[in-house]
Amino acid sequence: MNFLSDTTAPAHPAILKALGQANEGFAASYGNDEVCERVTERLREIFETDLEVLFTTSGTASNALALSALAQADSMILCHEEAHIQRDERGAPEFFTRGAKLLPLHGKHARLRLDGLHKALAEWPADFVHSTPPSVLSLSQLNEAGCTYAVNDVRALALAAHERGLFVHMDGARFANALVTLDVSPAEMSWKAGVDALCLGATKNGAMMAEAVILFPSVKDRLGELKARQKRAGHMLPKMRFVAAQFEGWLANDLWLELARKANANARRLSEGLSALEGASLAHPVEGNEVFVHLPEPVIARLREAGAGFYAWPDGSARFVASWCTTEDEVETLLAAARV
Ligand SMILES: Cc1ncc(COP(=O)(O)O)c(C=O)c1O
Ligand SMILES: C[C@@H](O)[C@H](N)C(=O)O
Repeated sequence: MNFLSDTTAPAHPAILKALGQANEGFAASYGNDEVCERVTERLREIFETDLEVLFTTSGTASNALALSALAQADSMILCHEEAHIQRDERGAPEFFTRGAKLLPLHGKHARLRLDGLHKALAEWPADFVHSTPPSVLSLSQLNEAGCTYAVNDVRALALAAHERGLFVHMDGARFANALVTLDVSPAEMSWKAGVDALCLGATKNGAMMAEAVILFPSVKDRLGELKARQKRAGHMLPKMRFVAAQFEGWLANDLWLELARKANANARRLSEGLSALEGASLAHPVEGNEVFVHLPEPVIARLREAGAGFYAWPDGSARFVASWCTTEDEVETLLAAARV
């Protein structure tokens, strides 16, 4: 009963098969191979725009690299106080941007609020020498509370950011989980809503270690700088074809969407069962593959005793994450242990 994190799940067999297929003979290195080229074209089709993409092997590297190409060293990145870039990347964004500040903002269910963004933009002017000018707005979709932003909310936040000359970065470590919940197109949930750079994560949804930094046309001119930073950070992998191959297998036949739907469905099942327990209450709506729920101590103790894997979260809730390979039986077994 492993609900610790989708980061602990194995890779999907189709991803491993795609890796094997990419392992034929010699290929150009550092991202100049045919697999990278094919996946770039496939992503252009999926996102319906002439994007550029670099491949990396962790979400933290993707976020930090993307932000380093968008934010000046003496600028500020606005994000939610629970954002992964704020809480879980040990200063990688600050390091890769050579010192940009992160300004954490409050908002229920880890969602940035438009009024909070306007307030922060008013408090941090661009033309006061003692102040640190904001340069990027970063939001996570799916966010760190397992919640989505409606497309119109992304659009409103991005408009406010663009009106002040900020770029918009989206941490899409669980982009597919949000996409299938909102039932919109990848383009509608990203660049058409005003996102300039997207970190698209496959690792938590079936891949072995595959992440993509996508630059949409509005920031394609940053590609050279991004590549330079990728190299300097040691993330320009010689055999990049094996990262791209994971995306090729992940995107084939909409596997990425199928796996996200399956994980989300099991998270819903789990949330319905857990929230029905006496004394239990959901900390956040379940809009992806993560469940944050306040449980009575005896239930926690029973689950631990039964060997269930889940995190105690800073807000006092318990976080359960369903992955692509979570089964209905595992959900039912956990619920049975919680109920006895
Ligand atoms: C919202 C979010 N963004 C980024 C990351 C970073 O991913 P990684 O652990 O691959 O660095 C995670 C990790 O799970 C995450 O939950
Ligand atoms: C660090 C932890 O938050 C990880 N990103 C996860 O979602 O499991």
